[in-house]
Amino acid sequence: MGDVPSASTSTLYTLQDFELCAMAVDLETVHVEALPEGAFYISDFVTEDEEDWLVNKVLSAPQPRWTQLSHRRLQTWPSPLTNNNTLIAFPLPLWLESIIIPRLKDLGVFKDSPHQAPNHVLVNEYKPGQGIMPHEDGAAYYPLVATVSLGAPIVFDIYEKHGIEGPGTGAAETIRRPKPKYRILQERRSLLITRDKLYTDFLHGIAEVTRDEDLGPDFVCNWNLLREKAVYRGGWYERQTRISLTYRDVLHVTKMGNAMKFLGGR
Ligand SMILES: O=C(O)CCC(=O)C(=O)O
Ligand SMILES: [Fe+2]
Repeated sequence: MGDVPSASTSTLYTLQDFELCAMAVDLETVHVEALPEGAFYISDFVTEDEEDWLVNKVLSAPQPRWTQLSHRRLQTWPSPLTNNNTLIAFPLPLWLESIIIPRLKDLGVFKDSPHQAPNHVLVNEYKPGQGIMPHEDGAAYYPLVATVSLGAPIVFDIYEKHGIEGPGTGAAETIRRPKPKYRILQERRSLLITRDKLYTDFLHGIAEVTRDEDLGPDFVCNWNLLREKAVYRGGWYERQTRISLTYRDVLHVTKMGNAMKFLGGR
């Protein structure tokens, strides 16, 4: 399990134990300048105690909440989208809402999105050697993702769309491991915001490796914004279990009653 605390051993804080501080950061000061528009990186978005509490909440979700995929597992809150990319209106659970959403509001992250706040969260867990193939998040969402990383650092790769060869069209190596155009190092407790062109014109993914390599100022776009550079002195980092909370605003939302009418064909 790396150093992600398990649900049973983690200190049991309640939400009241946290002094929830505001997030007084000017986004311009955390802009990742080496990337196309727009990425922002805050290395210290949640405290160690909050991280511990959030990880504990993720790991204590009932087993049916998890979808086991071949290279990671996933929770979808409040629920998966319908076949026509609609969200059935339902509040996010308090543990996903309470610490993070007020801070995103302080930063003004979702101020221009249709609901002025995220309404959907995917929770991904990656064990060493796991990842996610290059993909785009698509048109169901306002083009902005706010990702909170927990448990361990991981490298997030960004690809040019035309740089990805389809099966049978390129060299075998390109298909197996296309080369990222940019790399972002996401530390534990950090927030990464990706939006605009970076959302619409690029793909993103996480390599299925047991160690992230080439970690240094020449290869990591957000190097100057990292909290802790010394741990990458050797230029690599052994993967440990990493959890991401990815906040988005789903464009189409319907009330449960409307969705039932639709399903009933009336
Ligand atoms: O875990 C991450 O940081 C990325 C996850 C992702 O790309 C997704 O859920 O669409
Ligand atoms: Fe994604």
